[in-house]
Amino acid sequence: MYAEELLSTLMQKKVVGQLPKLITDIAIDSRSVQPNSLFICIKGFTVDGHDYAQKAVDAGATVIVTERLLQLDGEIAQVIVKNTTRTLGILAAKFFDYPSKDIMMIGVTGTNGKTSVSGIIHNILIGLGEKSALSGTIGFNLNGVLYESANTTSDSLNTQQMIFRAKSEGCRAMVMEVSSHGLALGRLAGVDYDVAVFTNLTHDHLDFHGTMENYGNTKGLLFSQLGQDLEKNKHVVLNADDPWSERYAGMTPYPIWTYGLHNNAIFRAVNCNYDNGMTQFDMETPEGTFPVSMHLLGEFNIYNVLAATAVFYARGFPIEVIIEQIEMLPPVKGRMEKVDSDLPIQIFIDYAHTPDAIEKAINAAMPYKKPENKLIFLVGTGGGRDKTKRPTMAEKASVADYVILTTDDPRFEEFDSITGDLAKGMKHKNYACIGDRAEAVRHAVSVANPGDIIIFAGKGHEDYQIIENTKYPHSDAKIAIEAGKLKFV
Ligand SMILES: CC(=O)N[C@H]1[C@@H](OP(=O)(O)OP(=O)(O)OC[C@H]2O[C@@H](n3ccc(=O)[nH]c3=O)[C@H](O)[C@@H]2O)O[C@H](CO)[C@@H](O)[C@@H]1O[C@H](C)C(=O)N[C@@H](C)C(=O)N[C@H](CCC(=O)O)C(=O)O
Ligand SMILES: Nc1ncnc2c1ncn2[C@@H]1O[C@H](COP(=O)(O)OP(=O)(O)OP(=O)(O)O)[C@@H](O)[C@H]1O
Repeated sequence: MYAEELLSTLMQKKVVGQLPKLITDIAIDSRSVQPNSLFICIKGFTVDGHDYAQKAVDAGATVIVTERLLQLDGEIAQVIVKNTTRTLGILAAKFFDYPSKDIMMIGVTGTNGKTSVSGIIHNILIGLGEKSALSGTIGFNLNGVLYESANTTSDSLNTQQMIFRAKSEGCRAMVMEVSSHGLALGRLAGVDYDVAVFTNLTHDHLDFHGTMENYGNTKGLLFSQLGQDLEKNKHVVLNADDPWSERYAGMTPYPIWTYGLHNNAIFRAVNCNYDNGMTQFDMETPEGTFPVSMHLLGEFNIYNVLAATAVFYARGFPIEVIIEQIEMLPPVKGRMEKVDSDLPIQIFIDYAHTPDAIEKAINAAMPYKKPENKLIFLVGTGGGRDKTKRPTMAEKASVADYVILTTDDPRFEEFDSITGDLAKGMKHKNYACIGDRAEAVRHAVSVANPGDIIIFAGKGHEDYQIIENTKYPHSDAKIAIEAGKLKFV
């Protein structure tokens, strides 16, 4: 792209030096700079990208976007702007030619359920024979190939690049998990969503947002960012059972599609029944009431499929076709996913790491527990993140007969500090604190008797554990099965 054309999108800037004619790439990491690219210096939480500008020049960058004039070796153009992070969003969208305008963009936000709902929508699209891309906690799924990503919602450069790739590969739609960090840090600048979905808002991330009020308002940005162009066929899907939905409904002029179990909603589930590894309910819709029988477990998954139903209905798909797809859905990876084994116990892998998700995960397993059997719940939390949620997480976990308090990704925090904070919320004494997660998993199996249920919460689909800043291979399922084989032979 012509450098002049790309930079013409910046209304407020000072150019020092001679701009090159062409720019072939944009980079924010000096380690991935290609020749003839534009490097944007981002002030991070850990380091300042301005300190890497010379490395970027050495690697072939020909334009540096910066917040101050830098002393650099070589003839290099510098574009001085007030805020490089905001500028990145503008330049990335322009560089990739605003790709989100050309495909159906579905954004899913909320404390819990983003991965589940977006995965369900993506799978239904695939089931309907459509090409769809998916980005979120599990990575970037493009036509069945999974690319790793560091974040649930990636920085604006990566985001625009993913949408561009989805468009180039012929996807009709892209489903994105939209995190509150992503919204607060402007990672979604220039993304033109067609459908915005809200799952729920409960305690999490208060280390970053400070208060629930700030956290909730940040999520609201997704709905207000849909814009005001009423000629566009945009839709908003809201959880009628969550009080924040009323607030979000007021932030957008577009049609609102509600779903839920309790309050009045356009899509409502009644007569819910959990039996034999299946979830059954009647779905009330604008077209009448339809029975649904699906493999996804638990009430929380009823919410998740109702949200997906509202998305497809809003976009004109017949209800019968949507329900047919829901009935064929496989479990979402690592979300109350039953582990296949010959062991005489039932093992579930789950990603709950908030108080609300823990309550929902336990509720999902309860219908399968016989009175004479135990529910064993292993729960951990990450180090160096929101500590205020820890006691409430353990309080919710106390519903289980036996609880093991451990760590998810301890990072630089001591094991005992994490399990000690959790233990403050325990409501009974049937628990153990075991910071080493592998040992904690083996302990869970050691206390199980035939017929018991174990839920391993907090790591879900992840196959690693981050201790200090190193990723070690770790799989709750594998460790549990090995321990189970030894115990139950
Ligand atoms: C706190 C936070 O949000 N950090 C994000 C941030 O990292 P950072 O600010 O530390 O980056 P940095 O290392 O200081 O680097 C600053 C700049 O220098 C550049 N650099 C750095 C080193 C070098 O050699 N050369 C160089 O050019 C970097 O590329 C970057 O442009 O920018 C990175 C790149 O975009 C993100 O991957 C990283 O997310 C980290 C991994 C993270 O854990 N974030 C969490 C808090 C987060 O965002 N979570 C949400 C919610 C998830 C949920 O709901 O569960 C998410 O969306 O993921
Ligand atoms: N609609 C829901 N309401 C409450 N809890 C849910 C819901 N859907 C899933 N959960 C619970 O939350 C856990 C995380 O689900 P999921 O990964 O879909 O959420 P998420 O919003 O993507 O979370 P994260 O941002 O941390 O990745 C699940 O393992 C399950 O225990």
